[in-house]
Amino acid sequence: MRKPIVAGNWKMNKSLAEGRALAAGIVEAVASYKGCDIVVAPTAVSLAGVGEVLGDSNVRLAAQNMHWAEGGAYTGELSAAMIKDVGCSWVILGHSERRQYFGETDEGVNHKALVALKAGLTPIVCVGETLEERESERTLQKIELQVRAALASISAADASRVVIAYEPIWAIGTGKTASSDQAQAIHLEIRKIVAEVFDASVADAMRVLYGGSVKPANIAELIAQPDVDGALIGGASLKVESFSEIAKIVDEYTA
Ligand SMILES: O=C(CO)COP(=O)(O)O
Repeated sequence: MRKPIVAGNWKMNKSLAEGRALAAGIVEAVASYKGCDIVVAPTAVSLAGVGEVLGDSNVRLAAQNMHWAEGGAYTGELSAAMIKDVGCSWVILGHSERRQYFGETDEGVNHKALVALKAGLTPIVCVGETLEERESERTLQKIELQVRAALASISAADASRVVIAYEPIWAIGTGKTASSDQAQAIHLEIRKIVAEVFDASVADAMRVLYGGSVKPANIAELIAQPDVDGALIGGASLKVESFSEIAKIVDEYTA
């Protein structure tokens, strides 16, 4: 059985002090949960400080992005070794906000995923369609393109360590969640694509998260879907209560 994941993407929120306080609250609230992987992704400048608070708890540290190069003249960027050095074991790649505002491409996301895997990091690769793409029935086309591109040149042995997050762009920060049926349908398609690229066993092992206005009120229905293996959470990850409540529901579901 796939171990579910509850991951919080803090985006560009929280000062160092606020992030450390949030992390401390989460560590305390989720200490007894063993059924799911719990991950938080603070801003780059708070990684080391939040990592210190997480210590050897059951909450893991993720970066929101990284660069594919080992080092050198890439102003403003961080390498895989650098994020590992401050305690990250996970990294979010290709979030739609990075694709939309910072020009990230499918090829770049693939390059980063290959480097992250080589460094021993767990990449969470984000894919998702715009409202316009959904309305013009191009959702599957878009998802297939993004998933195939993200997985290019990845070995079958490494592939099951990749996590895919399906985040419909129209559901991010809008309060509009994809219905659990809509999410399940796309997650199943993602698994079919993974089976085509690799094989059924990789598809069966790969964890596929849903993201987009996930809250304590809708997580139970989402996690009950057979192909939804957890959530990547934005807004609701910024408060101890809502994030730990989501983790509790997922943890209880797996018990
Ligand atoms: O983008 C997201 C997580 O990466 C989702 O954000 P919200 O949960 O705020 O909709």
